[in-house]
Amino acid sequence: MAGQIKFQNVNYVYHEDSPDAHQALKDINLTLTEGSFTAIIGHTGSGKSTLIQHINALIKPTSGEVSVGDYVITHKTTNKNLRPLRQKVGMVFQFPEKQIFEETVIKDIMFGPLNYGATEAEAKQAALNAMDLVGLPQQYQDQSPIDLSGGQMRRVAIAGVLAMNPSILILDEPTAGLDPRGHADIMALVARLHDEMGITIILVTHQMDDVVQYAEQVVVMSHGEITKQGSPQDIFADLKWVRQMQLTLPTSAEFAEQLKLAGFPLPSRPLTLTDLTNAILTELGANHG
Ligand SMILES: Nc1ncnc2c1ncn2[C@@H]1O[C@H](COP(=O)(O)OP(=O)(O)OP(=O)(O)O)[C@@H](O)[C@H]1O
Repeated sequence: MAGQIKFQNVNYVYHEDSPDAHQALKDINLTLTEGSFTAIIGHTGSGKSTLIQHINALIKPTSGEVSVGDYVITHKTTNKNLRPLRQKVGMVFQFPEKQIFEETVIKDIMFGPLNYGATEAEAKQAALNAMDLVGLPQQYQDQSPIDLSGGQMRRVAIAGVLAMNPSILILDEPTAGLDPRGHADIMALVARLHDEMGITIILVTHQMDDVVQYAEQVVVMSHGEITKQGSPQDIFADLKWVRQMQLTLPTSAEFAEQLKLAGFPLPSRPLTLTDLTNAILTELGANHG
């Protein structure tokens, strides 16, 4: 059932009918083909999380429709028939500890399959396979997930999703808070799930080097709208100074020099990756908000 993901004229308003109503998505039209790897970028508050949560119907459009294969989600969709969709669309949230509920690693990973009607033996087999896929040694199975490192905890969260055998995987900043090695390991895992298993990947990220390295398609969001869309090569084509830096030297003096040449006001503190991200987004026309 996986198939392509399609947003057609999707609007989403938080707290509709209240004085606090806020339109977070505006007339979104977007098609993601089966097996593709898409990065979604944009300043904080631009609507990235709201957008991705439509794909497994955690959020339903205020108007317009989202289809995933032949599954159609509109404002009328009820929670009744969502199981096949939720099984096929796995979501890994930014903070894995929010996604981990059970007292041991194996129980946590078995939770999804059990919830979807697998027997204990089937769920255990699915969980062990998933641990294998994400590179979690089996001796971790009886450990408490919250005692693991940030990187290992993320593997548990990803394994929990993979145990459901999804064909679409949505990752909302899956490496936030990890050190460079943990970051590289998780991104290598995501790339493998895409390349070797053909899983459709949708990655929300602030890491522009990951966009360039892994994504086939980039969606730039600003103020609830998609402002640019294309291959990383096309999207970043004009950002010669970024390409020269190969997006790897966010704190170097050379990077600061490039930013200065490109006309960005430089802070007096050392530059960070966030400066790089913001500079790129600003140059792509994704204004704050
Ligand atoms: N539950 C909510 N109630 C009201 N407004 C919300 C809610 N969640 C998000 N918003 C608003 O909707 C807009 C889009 O938020 P969203 O979380 O989708 O952005 P984002 O691009 O994912 O941001 P970030 O990078 O910080 O995760 C923002 O203006 C945000 O303040």
